[in-house]
Amino acid sequence: MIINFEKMEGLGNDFVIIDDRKGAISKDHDQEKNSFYAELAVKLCSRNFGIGADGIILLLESEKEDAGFRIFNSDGSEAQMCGNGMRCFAKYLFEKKIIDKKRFTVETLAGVVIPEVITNESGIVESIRVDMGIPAFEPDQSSFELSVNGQSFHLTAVSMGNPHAVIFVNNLMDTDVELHGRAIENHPKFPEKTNVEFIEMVNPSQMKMRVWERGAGETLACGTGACAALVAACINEKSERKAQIELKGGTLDIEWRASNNHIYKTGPARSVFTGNIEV
Ligand SMILES: N[C@@H](CCC[C@H](N)C(=O)O)C(=O)O
Repeated sequence: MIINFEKMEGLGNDFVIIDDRKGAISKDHDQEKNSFYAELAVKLCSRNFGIGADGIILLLESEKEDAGFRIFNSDGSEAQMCGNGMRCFAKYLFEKKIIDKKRFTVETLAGVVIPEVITNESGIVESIRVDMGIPAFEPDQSSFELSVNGQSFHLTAVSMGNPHAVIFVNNLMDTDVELHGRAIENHPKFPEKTNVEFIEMVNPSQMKMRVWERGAGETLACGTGACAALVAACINEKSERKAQIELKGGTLDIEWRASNNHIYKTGPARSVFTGNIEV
């Protein structure tokens, strides 16, 4: 079977986008659609034997919203949401004229997310702002100590639909993201596993972040992770409700609005190439 795809990236967090609204790729797999998508993710995301990506994103029909979105990590696990992937997805829908408005609704496993493409005078998409909804955490119980690799970490657990464990460190470059990220991702405390964000505060409106993603390892950026980081920084009284988060792949602007409790994330997205692949 030949699959048409678009390879996109948001701050170096990269995805293979596939339009499966009409079941073009999954129609022969109705009984085991989830495992079909999971295996496809593993194949396509391989940087040696496939296209190479942190995940695949499927455009699907939605009964209630303007579009349906599913994301599978490079190891084949399905995530509820993906912040950088959502900006890529929004740009894809807008530029391909699949949706003819700048602000629209997307159905995800984490609920409805509302992206808005921001264009210049020539109509070129410059950035995408996403209303990521309301973060979830348990007041007074979301921060706790966890011991891994003989070291104790103070974590703040925040859900952006998908799980995040945020850790504040003094020096990001000295942090062994792979060693500790992997151990925390797979710790029994997190039965669904977790994404792990390591944060170095620069000032109350600026922080640096490295991320170990559930199902993908260290990536250059994580949009839901950046939102979780701002929430954790606010809960721990380290930050204002608006901050710039500097990741390995670039910078995101995150705002946690007091008026409606929603998180807004703004950043770029780029198409890298289009192609087709036989699987
Ligand atoms: N990179 C993403 C998050 C992708 C899903 C994550 N690995 C999970 O399993 O929850 C982002 O930009 O949010």
